[in-house]
Amino acid sequence: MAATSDNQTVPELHGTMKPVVPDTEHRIGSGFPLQSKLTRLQLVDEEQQFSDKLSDYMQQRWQLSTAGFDYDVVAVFGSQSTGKSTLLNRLFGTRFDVMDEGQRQQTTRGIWADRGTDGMPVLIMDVEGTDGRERGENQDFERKSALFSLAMAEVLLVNMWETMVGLYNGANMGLLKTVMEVNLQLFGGGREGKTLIYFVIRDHVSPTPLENLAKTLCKDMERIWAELSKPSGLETAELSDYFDLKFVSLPHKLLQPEEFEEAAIGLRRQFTDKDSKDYVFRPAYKRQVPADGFAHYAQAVWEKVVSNKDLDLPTQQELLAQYRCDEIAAAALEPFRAALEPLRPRVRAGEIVDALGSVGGAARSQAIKEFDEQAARYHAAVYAKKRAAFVQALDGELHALALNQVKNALAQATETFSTEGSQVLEDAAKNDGDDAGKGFAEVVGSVRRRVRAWFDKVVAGLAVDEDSAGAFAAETRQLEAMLDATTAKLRTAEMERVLEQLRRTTRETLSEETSDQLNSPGSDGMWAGVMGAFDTASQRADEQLQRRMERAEVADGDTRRRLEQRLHRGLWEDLVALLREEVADQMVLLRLRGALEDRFRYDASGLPRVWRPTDDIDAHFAQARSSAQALLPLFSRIDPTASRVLTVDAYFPSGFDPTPTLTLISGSRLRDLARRFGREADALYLEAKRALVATQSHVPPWVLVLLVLLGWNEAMTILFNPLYLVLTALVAGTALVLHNLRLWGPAIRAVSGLANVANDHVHNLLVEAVNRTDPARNNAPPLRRSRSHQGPRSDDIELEPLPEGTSSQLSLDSEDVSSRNSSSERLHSDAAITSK
Ligand SMILES: Nc1nc2c(ncn2[C@@H]2O[C@H](COP(=O)(O)OP(=O)(O)OP(=O)(O)O)[C@@H](O)[C@H]2O)c(=O)[nH]1
Repeated sequence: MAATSDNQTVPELHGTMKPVVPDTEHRIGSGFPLQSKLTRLQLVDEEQQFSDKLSDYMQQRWQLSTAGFDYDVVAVFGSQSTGKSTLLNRLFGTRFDVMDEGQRQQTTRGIWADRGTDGMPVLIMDVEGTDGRERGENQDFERKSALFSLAMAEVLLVNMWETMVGLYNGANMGLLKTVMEVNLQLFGGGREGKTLIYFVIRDHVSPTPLENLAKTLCKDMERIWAELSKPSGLETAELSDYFDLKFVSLPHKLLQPEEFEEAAIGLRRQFTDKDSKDYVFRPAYKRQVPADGFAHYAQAVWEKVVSNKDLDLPTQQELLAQYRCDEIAAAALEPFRAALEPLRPRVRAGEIVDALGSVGGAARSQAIKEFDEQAARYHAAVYAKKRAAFVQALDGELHALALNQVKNALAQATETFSTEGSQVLEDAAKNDGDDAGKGFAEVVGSVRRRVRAWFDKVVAGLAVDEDSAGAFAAETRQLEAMLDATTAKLRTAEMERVLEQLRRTTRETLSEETSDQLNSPGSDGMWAGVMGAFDTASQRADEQLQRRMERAEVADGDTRRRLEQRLHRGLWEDLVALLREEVADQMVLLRLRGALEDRFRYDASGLPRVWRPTDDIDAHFAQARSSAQALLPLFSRIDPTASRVLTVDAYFPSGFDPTPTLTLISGSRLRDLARRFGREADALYLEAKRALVATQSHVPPWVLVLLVLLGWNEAMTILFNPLYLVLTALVAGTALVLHNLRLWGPAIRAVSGLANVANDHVHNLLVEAVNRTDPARNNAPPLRRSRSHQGPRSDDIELEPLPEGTSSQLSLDSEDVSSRNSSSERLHSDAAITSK
């Protein structure tokens, strides 16, 4: 149990406390005020018991409990007998026990606490020195007390001789490392405030400047920070995220007492003078524990520290085992990683590497074997712990890779199921008719089983030992969920296909039916017929849909109803689309024309009419046209009243109103169609009229005359030969023009003149020919040419008499003579004709 002692009273604590030389002076050195009374409290005794008096001390002795957050906490850490208590007493006026110079033995046992003198709102903790002879190898308490100090203090004074700087154990670096590591694990995540680690280098007598000493210590601190194992999430944390480092050196207390005291005063100012730039109690270091809760907080922290197993650190043997096991593990890890290295990129690329399990398993076994061979000879507990950690590390790497592969398999399995499932369903759907979709459950179930078996095989191939079984249970559940989702998708797709198929077959049936009905529009029940056909088709499609839903295992009532309603709406829309095609402009006009012709061209008994002059064409036409036009409004709007299915509740999905779809032909289109039909009807009317006129007309007289004059064959020759016909037309045309213009006289005269000229010309040609060919006429006067060239009239032409002896000269032969005579006669005769 901790105890306190008043001034001049030596506390008896657990019988281990040696007699001390208390500071009996109330002022030390250059006048630091010391506490007038001993107010110190042994916060934690040597048996690690926490004092139950802290709360009282906070309230009564130290009067800090009302300070709120306006108080600070300082602790000291360092090897035994390095002047820690002396330093604290100098800085804060406390009266912690100081070692008797003559005895050289441990003074401070456990952790002591006191408040700074002179109203300083500072709580100071004097901590048992490390590396004490009394505790030997047992470092348990020093670790716990150091960790407690680190957790509680805003400023941790790390006290050491100058000669210790650069030493690992001497400077307590190993202990600091352990303490910082555990501190990070215990308080790292949610910790508030940093800690100032203030290195106080005692007996600084060497010429080495403080900066150099500080650099060495900084390096050591960075190194131990890098080496300590950080908890998950804090791997990248920096030393500076948690600690600030500060350094000061003090002269030798015994050799340079005055300098020592002066330096101590300067250092004290850093703890008291808030205006000093070196003031150490900065807001960043505050622990944010209100003073009235400090006692409770300190006890809780101590309990946490005491119960922490990580502080149960080992002996040298254990340390060696730890060190060697780590080395062995690192060496064994390398070939393990090398074996897996070629597989990593393949797995990352999404490949299912069959050999991953076997290669990984073999590499794992080999690594464990190597580890066991070398590490088993070291401290058994450490070896077991390190082995477990090593195996965990191996399994961690293997598992990460295997998980990657399992995820690849998961994706592939889902994809395969989706693709193959769709394909087999599509193939099954090609089997139209009642058997279609019969095997949805079997087909999808079989693909699913196949995919699941493949996935299980991939997972099983990754197992490295018995413990691996069930390692990917979560992924297997995920696969099942994805297969369920895909099955639902396939079912949806299947039902979409069914709806489409039912609509297609129904459309085909309705197409013919509606066309027939609209082709006989006159009958009263055209829409009743259409609606009847629609009802029948809809009911048949409904029955088929029910069957297909059963086969596809659509169990949910809402889903079934939604599918039915969608089918109904689709069928209705298809009907409307069909009817709209049927009432396209040309179709309507064709139907109206058909109706008109039926009524106009055919009589009541269906025989074609032959119009006679006595028939009242106009009346017939007007009647037929008006009855045909009356069909237009009938075509323009669907009359659904005859349908039974449309009256069924919730036949259509909610929100769908078929009323707007009833109108097939808009008003403007209707007017346009009426206008166009009117024009077509007029053409029909004119045609009929012409037919009537044709029956009344006769063969023109001139045709009869032509037939008489030319005879039937010639007349036909002229009529059917284009050349003759054109020539005849020209002649007839010319004659008509001359006749109309009364130019027959001048025309005859002109033709006569032309004939004379032609006659003259021919005559002259003949004369020249005779003169040239008859040598007997060389001496005879030539036949005179017609004078027509000189312009006299043709009847002035006369022949020259033949000269004498011409007859002897004409005795060539009778043929020649006769020829000549005949020529001469012909000439005379021609001349005579011409003169006439
Ligand atoms: N050389 C030297 N001796 C000092 C100095 N400060 C204190 N001492 C002496 O060192 C001895 C130990 O002083 P303590 O203050 O009891 O040291 P401690 O570190 O508190 O000792 P424990 O509480 O036992 O760990 C005393 O005899 C002091 O007089 C110093 O700066 N230099």
